[in-house]
This record gives sequence, C-alpha cells and structure tokens, in this order.
Amino acid sequence: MSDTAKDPAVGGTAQVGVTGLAVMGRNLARNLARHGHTVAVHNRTAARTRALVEGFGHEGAFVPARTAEEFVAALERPRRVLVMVRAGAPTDAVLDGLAPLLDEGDVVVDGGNAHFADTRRRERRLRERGVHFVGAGVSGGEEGALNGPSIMPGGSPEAWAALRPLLEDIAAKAADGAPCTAHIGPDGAGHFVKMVHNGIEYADMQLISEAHDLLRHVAGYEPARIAEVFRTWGTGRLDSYLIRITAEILAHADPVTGRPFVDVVADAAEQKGTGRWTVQTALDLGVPVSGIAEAVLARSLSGHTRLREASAGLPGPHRPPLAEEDAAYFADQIEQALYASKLVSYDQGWHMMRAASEEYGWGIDPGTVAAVWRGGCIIRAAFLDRVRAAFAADPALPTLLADEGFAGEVGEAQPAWRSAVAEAVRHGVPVPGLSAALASYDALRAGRLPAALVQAQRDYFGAHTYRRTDRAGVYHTLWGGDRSEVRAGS
Ligand SMILES: NC(=O)C1=CN([C@@H]2O[C@H](COP(=O)(O)OP(=O)(O)OC[C@H]3O[C@@H](n4cnc5c(N)ncnc54)[C@H](OP(=O)(O)O)[C@@H]3O)[C@@H](O)[C@H]2O)C=CC1
Ligand SMILES: O=C(CO)[C@H](O)[C@H](O)COP(=O)(O)O
Repeated sequence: MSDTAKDPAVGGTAQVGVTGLAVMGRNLARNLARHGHTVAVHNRTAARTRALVEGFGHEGAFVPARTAEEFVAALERPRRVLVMVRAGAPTDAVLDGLAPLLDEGDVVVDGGNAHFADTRRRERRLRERGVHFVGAGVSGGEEGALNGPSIMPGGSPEAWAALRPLLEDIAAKAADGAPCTAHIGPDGAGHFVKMVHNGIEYADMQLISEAHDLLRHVAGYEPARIAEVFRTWGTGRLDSYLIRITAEILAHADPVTGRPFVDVVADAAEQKGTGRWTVQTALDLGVPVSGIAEAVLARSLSGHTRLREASAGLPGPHRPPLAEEDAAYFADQIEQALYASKLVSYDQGWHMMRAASEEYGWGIDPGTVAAVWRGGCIIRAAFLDRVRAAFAADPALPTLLADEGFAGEVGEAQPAWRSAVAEAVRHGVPVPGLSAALASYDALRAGRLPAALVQAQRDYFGAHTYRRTDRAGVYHTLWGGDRSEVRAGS
C-alpha cells in the first residue's frame, strides 16, 4: 500500500479520499477516478481496498491506504473526504477515527443514508474543530454511483464551494445537461431531502405494485402482458426509472421454474428504515404524508406472516376478471389513477420539505430539489422537469395541485381514478396507496371537513375548546351543564 512521503504542510497528492469501499463507496471512487481525480481509498477491512485497486486500478489514479492516518496523509489540503459506510454507529466510529487527524478547513462528507438529526449533531461537533461536515444524500444504487448518481449535499457554503467541482463531475446529468447535484441547504438539509426522496420511492413503488395487482387480478392480464402495458406507459407522462425496471422485472422468467419471476418472489417487502423515518418525521412536523405512510404500512403488513395466514380464509368477493374490451378500458383508468396518485404522493413529499425548511431555517428551494431528482436517483422521472418548472415559476406554490397544468391533468384523471379504486374495492384487491391519494385529493379540495365534528367531540369529553366559523375567539360548551357556550380565549 501507499508509502508516499508527505509534507505535513502541503499534504498528499490525492484530490479526494473515499473511506468505506462496499457497493457505493467503491463505485463512487471509480466514478471520481474516471473523471481524472486522484482518489485516496480506504476501508476498515483492507481486502476491499486491495480488490478495488487490483480490479479497477487501470481506470484512474488511486492511492490505497491501510490506516486512517495513511489515508488522511494521502490527501491534498484542505482535505476532502467522502465517508461511505453503514449509517448509524459505524458512521460515528469512522468520524471518531478521522476527527483527530483533520485540520481546520477540511471537508468531510457523509454520503450514507444518515438520519438528518444525526447529521445535525455531527455537523455541530465537527464545526467546533473548524471542520466542515456535509451530510450528502446519494441516490442511484450501484449503477448510479458508478455512472452518475443524484447527490443532495447539505452543509456550509464554503464546503459546497470546495466540493462542487467534484460533485458536478460525477453526478448524473439531466436531459438539459445540468448536473443532478446542488447545494440543498445547511447541516441536515441534504440528508433530510434524501430521506424524503426515499419516502417518495416507497410510495411510488407501492403505487406501481398496486397497479400491477389490478392489472393482474381485475383485468386478468399475465405478467408478460403487464410488462407491455408498463412499457407503453413508460413512453408517456409516467416515463420513469421505476416504471422501466418494473416492465423488465415483469417480463423476466425465473430460470429455475420458468414461471414469471414476480410469482416466485416471496411477498414480504423489507425495509431498511428511511421510509419509516420519513413518516415518523412527518408526524412530528404535522404533515400528512399518507401516500408514504400507506407504503410503509403495506410493507409492514406484508411481513406479518402469521397474521396473514390466520386471516387468509376470510370472506371476500369472488368476481371473474373483466372481459377483454373492459379490461383494456380499465387499464387506461389505472394509468390515470397511477399518474394522479403519484402526483399527490410526490406533492406530500414537497409539503414535508417546505415544513422542515421553515422549522430548521434551511431555505430549501423546491425547484432545485426537483432539478436534482431529474437524473441518477431511483425516483427519476420525466415529470420532475415539469415540477421544477412549476416551482421555478412560483417557489411559494403551496401544492403542485395549484399549478394550472397539474391541476388540469388531475382534474381530468379523477373520474377514472375513482372508477379504478371502486373497481378494486368491488374485486377485493387492496389499493391503500391509490385510495389514500384519492382521499387526500378529496380532502384538500373539500370546502368543509369532518374535522368540525372531531373538534366538537374533543370539546364534549375533554373541554378541549373549539373555534367558530362565524366569529373570532376560542369557545367551550358546558356539555355536562346547561349547554350554554362560554368564551375560553381569543
Ligand atoms: N446500497 C445502496 O444502493 C445505497 C446505499 N446507500 C448508503 O450508502 C452507505 C454505504 O452503503 P453500501 O455501499 O451499500 O455499504 P453498507 O451499508 O453495506 O456498509 C458497508 C461498509 O461499511 C463499513 N463499515 C461497517 N461498519 C463499520 C465500522 N464500524 N467501522 C468502519 N467501517 C464500517 C464496511 O466496512 P468493512 O468492509 O470493513 O465491513 C463497508 O465498507 C450506507 O449508509 C447506505 O445506507 C445510499 C444509497 C444507495
Ligand atoms: O437509498 C436508496 C436509494 O436511494 C436505497 O435503495 C434505499 O435505502 C432502499 O431502501 P429500503 O431497503 O428501505 O427499501
């Protein structure tokens, strides 16, 4: 490994260092090297470092390091370090090891899926030492890390200035050539936006899977045919990475049994936690992210094997699949339901980012987030360019449904959306994502909500008070007495 002598005042020759060389770190290091940067590479277990240099050393300039000391010494100053290890305690362990070796002005990036609250804590700690800590969301999986991920860095403007040339080099490029990275905001803003990205990812995957279920059990289509339907949808307004990979998965036959691959995969969806974090955080912020919540709950329900087995015989409708011409019409309704539900679910994610930005003073620009998500990430989708344009035209837009174009599309889709959900209910096919999105749409457009009765109930049993529609002030009715009303506040 490296034995290059270092001048401590100048540092080493590597422009950037990557520590943590599993799937993501290894491929990001290669991406950086392929773009002409000299990359110091390090991993707790040295075998990964050796494998990277032996396997891909020809792709660019790597400086392998055995220890954290050797790694830090290999970097030119001010140093730029990318930490790409498992989130949680491992990240703290790596930062604890690096911190004493770093100097004022150095920049450390955590590219893992950290919780934004951890990022805020780590940023504060390293700032005390004069080190810039950047919590950067990275999305795109293995392929994205190598060929261009979407990168969402949060940190100081100085850190962004130091990282910008590197990140813009390695990030995916949108159709207009813009790099899919931008300064999201200070401290935890980048990891917050990545968390919401993953929450939306859960919602989108759930909606697509519900659409598949309806095409299968109500339209009566086989997976190969559904693959064709998805392929067609992928050429229109639903054009997205997740739709494309779904079409590929559905067209795939299991090499062992010859059956459709989707039919041999156990139907228990796992989760590492970012979707759950999104919902927990949304609850704390008081933002209704029903699409993401239903997706998290659907994964959870799918894993409750004993509960499902105990409930499997419960009665439900037994309807035959639709006739061929009705099925084709129904497939079109599903496309409309999927598009409208997707829009509502993404919109809920933006609502959450707006609330957090206000809470933490992050100044997140909603159009910038849409721009960064146009390429490289798992939820990349053609319609995000229109989301970017809508927010560019009005950064204070309270909901995408207030944008004339999106409102028109959802308005046109809503009769089909209702029919698709109603048909699902008639056939006993669960569509928590599609129906939650429709309920959210209906609640938002309703002039008056049943919340009035809830407030009255709260006042009845707990004297929790209520406001009136016809005059200012806070009131309580003496439910246990003569039912007269008293003013309880202003
Ligand atoms: N995989 C993916 O598609 C994506 C992953 N991410 C995030 O990127 C990060 C890296 O992901 P991935 O590449 O999949 O790797 P993993 O999450 O599987 O983490 C493995 C890496 O963490 C290191 N590590 C674990 N514990 C420690 C420790 N205590 N001290 C030092 N190093 C430790 C491992 O070192 P060793 O080899 O010695 O065990 C290895 O380099 C994670 O935070 C993940 O959530 C983000 C986007 C997509
Ligand atoms: O970060 C990612 C993509 O952007 C990961 O793919 C994501 O963490 C997967 O999450 P889960 O395992 O919970 O489905």
